[in-house]
Amino acid sequence: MTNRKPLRKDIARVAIACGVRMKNGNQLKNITLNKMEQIFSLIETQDWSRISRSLHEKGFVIIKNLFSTDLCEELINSYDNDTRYRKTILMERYRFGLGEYKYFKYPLPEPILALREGIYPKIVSVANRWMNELKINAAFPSTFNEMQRHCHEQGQTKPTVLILKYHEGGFNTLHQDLYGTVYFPLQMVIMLNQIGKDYTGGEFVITEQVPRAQSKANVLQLNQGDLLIFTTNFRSVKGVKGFHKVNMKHGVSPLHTGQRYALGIIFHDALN
Ligand SMILES: O=C(O)CCC(=O)C(=O)O
Ligand SMILES: [Fe+2]
Repeated sequence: MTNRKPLRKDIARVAIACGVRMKNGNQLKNITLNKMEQIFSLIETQDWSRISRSLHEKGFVIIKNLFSTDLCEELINSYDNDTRYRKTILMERYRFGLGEYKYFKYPLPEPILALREGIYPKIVSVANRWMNELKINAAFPSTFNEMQRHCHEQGQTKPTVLILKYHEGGFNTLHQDLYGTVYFPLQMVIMLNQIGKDYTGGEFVITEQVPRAQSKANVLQLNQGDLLIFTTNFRSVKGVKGFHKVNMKHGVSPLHTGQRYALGIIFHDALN
């Protein structure tokens, strides 16, 4: 790895390698290079074989420090700018927990777009391996844009990227984020503020339902800017009689103090 500043053509190459659709063919006009550039280079510098191994072994992995403090703060500061969002959900109303979240409208802010389009091709092989091992008749395409086209063909056209806000006592019950028959089995969360400073409690919880046994809980403390990639609904595990499906759910434990903000990035779109 070199420390030189990436050139425009390098960014184009990295973006294309990440499967990103460029505006005006391959021209980078109209794109805020700085934000896209940072995210694409960060994606490229990650150890994707370690990440894939962890997804296979545990169903989740943390990538530290992916978003800068400035970017996290910009997203938090835009929480009240309702022109960005298509829908607000009060979690208690649906008994999803206690807190609020907002679904973004298309077009997504560029750093989120870069993350969704840039990370998908890096992890699609994990999803496809699970489908093969579990003999599920599904094969995910190699780029995010093809996956999105598939969602749209099935009537799943609404963006599922969301920003969540919890106050003291807030929590998110264990769930799986499925929004229609088309789903991608991995999703991501970025923590936008700092545990231990901005809030206490509010840990991210992922449970794993071990067949014919009790569930196992993984409790994760993410720092501001950390990205968590995790399975949406299950992972494949090798047992004595071959591979079997292990169901997984995620949620957030109650906050003891403060306010917690997170950004949720789901790859499939929703019916409504
Ligand atoms: O607030 C969180 O960390 C969890 C959010 C969540 O459930 C999601 O993004 O799917
Ligand atoms: Fe969720």
